[in-house]
Amino acid sequence: MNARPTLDAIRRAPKVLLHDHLDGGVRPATIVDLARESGYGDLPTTDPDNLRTWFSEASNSGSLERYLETFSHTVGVMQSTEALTRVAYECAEDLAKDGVVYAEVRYAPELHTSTGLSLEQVVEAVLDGFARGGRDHGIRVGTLVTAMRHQARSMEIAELAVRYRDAGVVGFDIAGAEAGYPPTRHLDAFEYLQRENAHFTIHAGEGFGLPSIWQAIQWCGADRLGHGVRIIDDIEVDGDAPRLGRLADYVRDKRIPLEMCPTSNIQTGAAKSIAEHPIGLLRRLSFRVTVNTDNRLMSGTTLSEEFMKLVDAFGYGWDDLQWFTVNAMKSAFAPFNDRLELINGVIKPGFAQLKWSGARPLA
Ligand SMILES: O=c1[nH]cnc2c1ncn2[C@@H]1O[C@H](CO)[C@@H](O)[C@H]1O
Ligand SMILES: [Zn+2]
Repeated sequence: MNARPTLDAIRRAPKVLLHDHLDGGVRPATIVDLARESGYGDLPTTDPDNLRTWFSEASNSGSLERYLETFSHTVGVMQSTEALTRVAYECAEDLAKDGVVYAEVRYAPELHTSTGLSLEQVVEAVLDGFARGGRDHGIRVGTLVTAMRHQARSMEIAELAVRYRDAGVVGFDIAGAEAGYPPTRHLDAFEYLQRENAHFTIHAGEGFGLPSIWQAIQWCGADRLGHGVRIIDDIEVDGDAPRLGRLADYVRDKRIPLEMCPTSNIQTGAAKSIAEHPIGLLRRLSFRVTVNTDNRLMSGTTLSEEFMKLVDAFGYGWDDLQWFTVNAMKSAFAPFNDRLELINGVIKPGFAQLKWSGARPLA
């Protein structure tokens, strides 16, 4: 029987995560340790449990701008090579323990230079942590380097992505407050990456609507959309047959991956609830939807828990969860052969085993 997925079984499924921020997933106990070691004195509390609660409550503001304010504490303690390597190592360990087999984790190198590290030192420290954590815990982790959209360092960060492309940096991204900072502000960086045959995703359609998505795709050439939830504004739901506008049609026709992050979207006000999250409609319409965590600390979540919430809200079964996972693996920035190998060698067999583990033996 194709049994209903439980949280425990979902944890054992071989999962793929494309949208997860390194500075949004630090363990509370590690933040406390690093703050003590570095003399960072601004933490709201030094009790790890209280700190965990503080992050998830402070992130429930309904505004992306306010949500982003909480990052000052994680970024504040990630200012040495040792701290960056430790956080990356633990990230690989935590994701592996949640059953993630392939992840792309992003962070903004420019935010980690306040005590004098160079961008290169930051990138190398993070790569070191992921290489070791990946090896020890059996997970493949690629990194995306992010440029902050309100700053003006995207060209430098794009160059960094290209320089380290063979060492574990698999792509580029822009993040930060979306309203007032359109993707075209960084057009030179995106054009440079295209000339270099490099991959990039853009946070778009989260804190701002269709114009941001349109620019990300049609001006900047994004391979994927970070969130992209507001594509729903270009879909008219009236009766049984939803009508897609030209942009929504384009996104679906071109199979442009949507990196959806349900819990985060509720915290920032991009969606009202899990049950009303556009992911339900977009999945029914067969957009290239993927499921992600965004910030495990701020959202108090894991990839397994995001899947569980969708199972509860939409009644998804193993076939749906496998579909999201294969979508994610197809959309990864890893080389084609690696993607195929993971889909056919790891994901499909892993889901097949779980799918049929509740089966009654034939009499
Ligand atoms: O959902 C999001 N939307 C936009 N920006 C974000 C989101 N989550 C995190 N960051 C921003 O990305 C930086 C690098 O990881 C974080 O420091 C945060 O400012
Ligand atoms: Zn994000």
